[in-house]
Amino acid sequence: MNDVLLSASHLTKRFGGLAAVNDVSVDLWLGRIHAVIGPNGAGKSTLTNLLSGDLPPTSGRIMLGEREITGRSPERIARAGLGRSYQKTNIFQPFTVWENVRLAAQSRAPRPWHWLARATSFADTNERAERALELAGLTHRRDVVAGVTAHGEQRQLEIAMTLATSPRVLLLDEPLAGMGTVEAESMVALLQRLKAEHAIMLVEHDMDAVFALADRLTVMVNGQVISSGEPAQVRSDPNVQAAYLGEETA
Ligand SMILES: Nc1ncnc2c1ncn2[C@@H]1O[C@H](COP(=O)(O)OP(=O)(O)OP(=O)(O)O)[C@@H](O)[C@H]1O
Repeated sequence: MNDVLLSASHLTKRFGGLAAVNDVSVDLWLGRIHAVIGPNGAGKSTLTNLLSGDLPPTSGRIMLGEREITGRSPERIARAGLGRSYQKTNIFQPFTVWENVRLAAQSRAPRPWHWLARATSFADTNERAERALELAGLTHRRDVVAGVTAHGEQRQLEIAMTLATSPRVLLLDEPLAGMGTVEAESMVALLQRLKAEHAIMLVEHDMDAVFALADRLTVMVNGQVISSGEPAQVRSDPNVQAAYLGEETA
């Protein structure tokens, strides 16, 4: 069995004269976290947007399992098994934690707003929502209004909402942004739990978390990959030290 769940080859995205992503290839494996790091403007979010279908690539090819998804809409790509979280929290503040996850699960159910939808599909939706809530460690917070939960819990909720669509590939854009030490530790533990059943791409600025979590590491600068491989190997790459990580990691 091939455990590469997503394979992107030679992706380029140009905005006018700027190549925000320039000939980047990446494979995401079941059971592995692939971290993508780089300074501001390196092209990490653009790469994420290409994989999720939020932006069409200028050139290159993206396979999700056996299916080519290059240029497909984000909705079709999501239905094919790719979930993403955004830098900005996307939750419905006045709704409870459970209602948020249930709505996200419903977006994946067949004909979600049909009055006569079969009871089994409702049961299935509830089951997916329950499982997502549990995986994200939020079952005990299910009846709390989302808007009053702590920042870290809102980021967990966003991941629960992504999980509710039953993705196999997860693209996580700075899930630790704005977190304190305790919240960050709990998010790191959550991502460790999730990787057994998913292929994960993690874009993150928190280097402690990146080195705690990453099985593979890609460093981007100015749209290009300057190093990619085992984290220890990438960390000691002189190009990376010169361009990005600096003396502190030597
Ligand atoms: N829609 C767009 N139109 C024009 N230029 C864009 C667009 N989106 C991104 N860019 C440019 O592409 C380059 C890469 O941006 P991107 O947001 O992907 O970087 P990043 O590595 O995610 O940065 P950060 O860590 O700050 O989020 C930047 O120079 C940015 O200004």
